[in-house]
Amino acid sequence: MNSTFADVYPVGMSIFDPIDLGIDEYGQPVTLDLVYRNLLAGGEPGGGKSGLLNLITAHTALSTDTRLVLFDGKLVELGQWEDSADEFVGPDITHALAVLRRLQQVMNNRYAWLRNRKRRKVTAGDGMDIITAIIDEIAYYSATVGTKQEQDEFVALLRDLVARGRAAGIPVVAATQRPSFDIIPTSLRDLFGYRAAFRCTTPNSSNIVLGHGWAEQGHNAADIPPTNQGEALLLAEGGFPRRIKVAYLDDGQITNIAAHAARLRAGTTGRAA
Ligand SMILES: Nc1ncnc2c1ncn2[C@@H]1O[C@H](COP(=O)(O)OP(=O)(O)OP(=O)(O)O)[C@@H](O)[C@H]1O
Repeated sequence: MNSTFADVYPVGMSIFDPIDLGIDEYGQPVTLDLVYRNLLAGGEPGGGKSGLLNLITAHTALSTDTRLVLFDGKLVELGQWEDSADEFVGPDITHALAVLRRLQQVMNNRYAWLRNRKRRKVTAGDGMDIITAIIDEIAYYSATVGTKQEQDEFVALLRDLVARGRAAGIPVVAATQRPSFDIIPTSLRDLFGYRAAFRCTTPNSSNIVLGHGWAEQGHNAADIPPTNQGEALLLAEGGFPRRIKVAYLDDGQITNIAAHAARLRAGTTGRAA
């Protein structure tokens, strides 16, 4: 008898479990520990960023100790997870700003809670849900829709969340198909503990994602063949970039996992923070 996804994951997973991403160039499994690190994914259109985001979202949606906040300007990249999300933001900068302001407030409340207990970070035993914010695509909100003032506020709120969210249990996963200094200034990029460079058009844009100088040391996402979608260079804080191939969930698989995740979460979304 074929086992279904629900047979394999009957009670859900934890966001504190390592997230399976795929394999490295030696065939070794690659995992991600997201809770205390943020992840930035950059690269040219079609390189596989949304594939990575969907994989992380799948793990997150199946983790009943996490609440999901999704930003998807195109609606179709993360749209299948809407039923698992506490908030799903589409192409609406007013909504995006309202949700980011709310996340900032939750983050401030959590810092006050930690400070009262002379603690530095939220842990698994606190009974506080991790809130995972996933953004596809940064540039849509920071440079395409809305007024300049709204875009600036989006960038300021995002930067604050990325800078302070981790310890408060609010990790951020964000992608952009525009790896340029105006979209990912160094000061923002450096706040991301994980950086994944999918195929880039130039060594310079690869460096904008990974950090200055990596391309010159041979870690250059511009040498990823355009035909190998899902290949990326993954840098984890303090390490060397690893060449990886991200596992891919097709639409049918996402539909099944999302339906199961929504069932697992039934009655758990929409709670007050
Ligand atoms: N890990 C992967 N393995 C195999 N094929 C993949 C993988 N990731 C993506 N692809 C293929 O590449 C296509 C484009 O991928 P994806 O939408 O993730 O790119 P993207 O970088 O998010 O593009 P955009 O910036 O336009 O949103 C997918 O439709 C799929 O066919």
